[in-house]
Amino acid sequence: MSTHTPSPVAEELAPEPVPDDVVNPGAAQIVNLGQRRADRVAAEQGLVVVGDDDGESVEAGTVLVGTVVDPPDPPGDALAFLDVRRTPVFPVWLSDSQTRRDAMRRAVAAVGYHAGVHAVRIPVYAALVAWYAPQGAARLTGRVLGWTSAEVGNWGLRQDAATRNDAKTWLELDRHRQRQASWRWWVTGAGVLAAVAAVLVVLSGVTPGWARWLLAAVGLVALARYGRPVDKPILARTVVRAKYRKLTAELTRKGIMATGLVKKPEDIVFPAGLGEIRREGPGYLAVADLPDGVIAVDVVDKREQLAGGLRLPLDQVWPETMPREHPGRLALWVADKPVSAMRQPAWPHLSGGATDYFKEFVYGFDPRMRKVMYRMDERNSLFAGFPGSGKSLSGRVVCAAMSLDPIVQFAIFDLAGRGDYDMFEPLCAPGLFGSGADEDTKRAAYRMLLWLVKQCDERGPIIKGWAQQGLNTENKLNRAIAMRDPRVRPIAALIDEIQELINDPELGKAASAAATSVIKRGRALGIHLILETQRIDKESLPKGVTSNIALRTCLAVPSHVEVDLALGTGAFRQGARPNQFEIGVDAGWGVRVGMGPMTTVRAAYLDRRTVEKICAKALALRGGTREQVDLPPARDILADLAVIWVPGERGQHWKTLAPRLAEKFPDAYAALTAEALSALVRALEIESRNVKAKGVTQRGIYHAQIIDALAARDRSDSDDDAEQVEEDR
Ligand SMILES: Nc1ncnc2c1ncn2[C@@H]1O[C@H](COP(=O)(O)OP(=O)(O)OP(=O)(O)O)[C@@H](O)[C@H]1O
Repeated sequence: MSTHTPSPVAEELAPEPVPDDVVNPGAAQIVNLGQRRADRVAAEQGLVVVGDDDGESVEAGTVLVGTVVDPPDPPGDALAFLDVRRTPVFPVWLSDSQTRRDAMRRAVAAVGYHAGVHAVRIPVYAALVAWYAPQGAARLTGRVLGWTSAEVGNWGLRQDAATRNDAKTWLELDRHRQRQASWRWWVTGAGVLAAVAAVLVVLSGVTPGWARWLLAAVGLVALARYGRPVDKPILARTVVRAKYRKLTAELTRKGIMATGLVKKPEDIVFPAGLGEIRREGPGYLAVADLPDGVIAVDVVDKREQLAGGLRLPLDQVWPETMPREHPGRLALWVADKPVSAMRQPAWPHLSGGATDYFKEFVYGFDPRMRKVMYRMDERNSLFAGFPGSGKSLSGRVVCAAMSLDPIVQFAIFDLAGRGDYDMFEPLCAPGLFGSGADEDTKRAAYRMLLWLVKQCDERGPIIKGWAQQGLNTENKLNRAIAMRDPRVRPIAALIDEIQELINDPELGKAASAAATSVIKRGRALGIHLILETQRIDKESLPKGVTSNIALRTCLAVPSHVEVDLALGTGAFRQGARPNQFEIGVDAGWGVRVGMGPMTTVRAAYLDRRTVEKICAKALALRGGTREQVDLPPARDILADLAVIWVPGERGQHWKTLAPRLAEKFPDAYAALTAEALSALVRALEIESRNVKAKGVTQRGIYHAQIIDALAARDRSDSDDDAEQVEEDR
């Protein structure tokens, strides 16, 4: 122990004395190397290693932050499986008369076809039988002799023994052959005798003539069959079995993997209860859950790669999203043959029976050949698609169905003038049918829209009156009211190539405003407007018109832009792919929204003659007469402006003039907007000007402009009259 007294500074710097009883400097320390290493690593990571003696540290227990994420499963309904009904009690062909009739028709057609094919070829068959039957007889004789003499097989072995100079074996084999042949000759002899006896019986008078011919024919055919080469059948092949790929889990995974969206095949799961791959219509259906991050729309988008992976034509592969299921669930339907080559079932309404404006009817069939329904009440329709995509024929199916409800009135304008709707003319009141690409037809179509606006005005109070009398619980047209009151019969109004009217410089704006008004107000009043267009852009399909149409069908279009314009923004994202339809091949195919889930559907194919027959029947249902309607008179906008002009006003805004016109002439101008009025006047080559009225400057017209234009028109009319008089002289 040291004895010197330390200086105060040295005392401060000196390490604190360690009590002897804590550390024994002489004792060797045992170092836990593993602990040291762990401490060093922890120190490098900035962690503090605490010893057992650190009073500040506490042991980390289970820390719960927030609520429990996975709550315990709710008790499941153990008996839920009792409510699942997948297979109908009776097969569909037994319970559904339409399917039964269809199956019968197909069976009769098939029998007729095969019988016809073979009947025509009977001379060829006879020649082939005559050629092969002797060969068959020679072959049969050779075989019987070969067996009887026991040479078959034995001869080859004997030859072998002879080649080897093995006389003993040769003799042994020959003895064996003789032993076999000795009893076989008896069998063959007996057989020949029996055959000769049979032939004598057949040739004798005991056997009727027809049986003789039949047995001779059967015998010859049997010999010919025996004598023909294996690869040369006598009967023509009439059944070529459809080649289809049976969809299996492995194949489904292979197809989906080909899209490049999924990394591991085992990530594609077939959900229990839904996932068994099964027959569905003329094809197979697989329902698969895609891995996290992949949704069914992604697969729909990669339909081509999917079809490539399945080694099938595109037309046979129909991936779909599943409405009301999670977005990662894919329904993959694979047809037995390309859908464009499949025959649609017959349109059920052809086989008689009336339709009902207020109920569903069959519009067409989906790729799985299931019926797709359509409904008119409280809706309007839009058919958009490129030329040749099948719009007119699709709209025609709707009109044909409605013609079978005798209380439905028609108003039809075909602005292409191709005559697709000519057969409906007798069902339309005078003035409510037009077909042509000329100005007069457009004017008549516009007038029809004005008539519909007027109908909207008049029908509201009538329907309300009937509803108050207990014919409906709401102020909407129903069948009871329509049957009771002829003034409110349902109207199916159609304009084909509506873009011709909407883009018209004179009538466009006014027609668009009138159509919007009818679409918005007419639904509940029994007015269903069907618009068809081949130009799909913002100008031809103004938002006011389309956004209020519930039932929209988009047929073949070039890109997703048209899909969203026709079906509504977001339709493409949700899996609508009418841009994949090929014009011509896929004519009539479309994607429909607005009634149940989004559906891919092809309208029933009704050719011109069929529709003509339906229309003839429809006219008979309506008593063979055309109704008369009270159309609004054709108006002269300049004269009408002069009538409503307030004396003393130098000029006036369009905004003020439009409601004045609507008030004075509601039949013609009820739906007129300031913009539409301006367009109507400008189309007469009269300028729209800045007009100051009541201290505000806005676009409008001066009174002097109207007076001048009327005077100029009068002058030109009188000049025309003078010229006419001159010509007549
Ligand atoms: N549902 C259908 N099933 C089978 N073929 C159809 C169907 N719809 C249309 N087609 C075929 O497509 C052709 C064109 O149809 P449609 O005249 O209706 O087309 P569109 O789109 O109206 O053409 P455009 O704009 O030129 O008038 C028809 O002549 C017909 O051969």
